[in-house]
Amino acid sequence: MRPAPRLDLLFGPALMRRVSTARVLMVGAGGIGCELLKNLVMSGFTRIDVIDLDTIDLSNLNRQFLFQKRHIKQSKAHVARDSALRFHPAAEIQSHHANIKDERFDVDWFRGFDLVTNALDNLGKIDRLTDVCSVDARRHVNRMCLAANVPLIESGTAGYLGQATVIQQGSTECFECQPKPTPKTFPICTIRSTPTAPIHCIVWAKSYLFTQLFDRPEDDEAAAISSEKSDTAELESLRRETEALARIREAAGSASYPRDVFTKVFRDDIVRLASVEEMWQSRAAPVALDFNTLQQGAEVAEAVAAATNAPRLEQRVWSTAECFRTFVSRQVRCFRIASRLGERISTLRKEDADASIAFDKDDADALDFVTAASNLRAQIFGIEQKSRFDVKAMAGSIIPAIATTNAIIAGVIVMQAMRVLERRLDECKTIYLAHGGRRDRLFYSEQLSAPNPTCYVCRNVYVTLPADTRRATLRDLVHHILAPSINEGGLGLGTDVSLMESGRMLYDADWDDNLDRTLESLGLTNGKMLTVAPEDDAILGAGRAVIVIIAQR
Ligand SMILES: Nc1ncnc2c1ncn2[C@@H]1O[C@H](COP(=O)(O)OP(=O)(O)OP(=O)(O)O)[C@@H](O)[C@H]1O
Ligand SMILES: [Zn+2]
Repeated sequence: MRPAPRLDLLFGPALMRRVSTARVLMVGAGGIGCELLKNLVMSGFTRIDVIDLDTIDLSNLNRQFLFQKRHIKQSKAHVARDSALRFHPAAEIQSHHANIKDERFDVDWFRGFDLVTNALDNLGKIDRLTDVCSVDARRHVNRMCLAANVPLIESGTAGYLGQATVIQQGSTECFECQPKPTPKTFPICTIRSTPTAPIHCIVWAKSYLFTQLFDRPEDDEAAAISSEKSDTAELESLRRETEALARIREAAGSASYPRDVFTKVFRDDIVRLASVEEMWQSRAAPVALDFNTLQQGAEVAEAVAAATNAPRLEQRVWSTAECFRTFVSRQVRCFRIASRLGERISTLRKEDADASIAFDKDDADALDFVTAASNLRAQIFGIEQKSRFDVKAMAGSIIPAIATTNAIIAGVIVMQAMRVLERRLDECKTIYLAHGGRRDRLFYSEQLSAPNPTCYVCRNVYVTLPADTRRATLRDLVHHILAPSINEGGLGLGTDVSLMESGRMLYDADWDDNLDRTLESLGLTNGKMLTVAPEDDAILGAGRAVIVIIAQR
């Protein structure tokens, strides 16, 4: 396969020449990325950089068609490049198996592109802001493109929904012009004491129990509890229960560990909770589970399962016996044992006392644990139980990715790219793909909005500062670059400014302790962005700042 030969008839020879010389960066080689890379090379783009930090997983293969089974565990970026080259061997595709936030991809590097395309996929994750990684990457690319003054095509999909839009510094809204919805959270009391829905049990199993036992609980739990306003007596009990669980955490790997955890969270804590009578006046009190009774039931169920060769079904709700076996058993036939996590963490801790296991929906042990624990809890509170498949979707905040949506959006991105390269920004729109409802059209579009004048990201002025960070001091920056007037070669901001980097204060007019330190010793190395805000609003306009981007020389 080669690029369609007569694209010039469609787009005209001038645009096709531009397309063949333009340098394009594609961030992300997942669902949208695979489609987009194929579209780019088939549309005549030849100079493409692809970046992705991840490796290929079995679960990617249904839609990320540049990858095959033999590529599992290999770099997405490298394999995407190799596969795309088969469509267009003459293309110059550079692949980077790396995080786009790495220092080496600095503003100068971004400036080398005519166009950047984000293919970071799942918009559902953005809406809920649960996927910190993808939102973080989007914010970062947004800021780099603003700073480098390179047009960015931002896109995303969620199930049947998709969208693509263009961001151009000074002309359009940026990714951060509109506030993003805050993540959905539940009150601690709902999760810890009075769950009423399956999601409450799943959040308890994943964010409380799993985190307390295997991940890094830090002080978040304690801080969250102390910030909660209501029912202080109950919150005090919850705090003590968390402390008791922390002691069991240390016994991971011991023979009694699964039983200890079980007895603590499914019996003792529940008995305590049920005894708080005023809590259960208008709803049924929880019923604690008994280890010995369940163990006998589980043994019978195991024998029946062995005799009938019962298959493991993802979409069937597990019986209580199956949940129990999954949670505690050391020898089990059908299910992987969740107490394996106890053994895994104790092995890791022998190497590193602070080792942890973060919840990952694709880690079978972790998902088994959360499925079993959430369903046992659901039983205690008389709540509907869920299959492993459903738990995976709910715990991973997954909206199923649909290959067709990704393919359509990847097509839209290329059309947007053509307009951007022709400098027809006024003809670019935000394109939405929507399915169902009362509309009889698949696509609808909106004019690009002007930048939000109060946006704390794009209202700022970006300046790159080449500096030998080992020698240059903060004083050099303030007195020789920021303070002098523009006629004198400075930025005309005066010395009455405040300097911040990633939320830490480095200097203001009343605090100059850092002035004689080198930029390097202050962590101001290549690619770091310093926010400089004049105290006098008249200098730049209220709330505006200069963002100084350090370029190591
Ligand atoms: N900071 C980043 N730097 C580089 N690549 C990134 C960064 N953040 C996300 N990505 C990549 O963007 C791609 C997004 O695609 P997608 O959402 O289809 O991911 P996935 O992990 O393949 O799918 P899923 O999350 O549904 O399992 C992923 O391949 C991911 O590795
Ligand atoms: Zn903005």
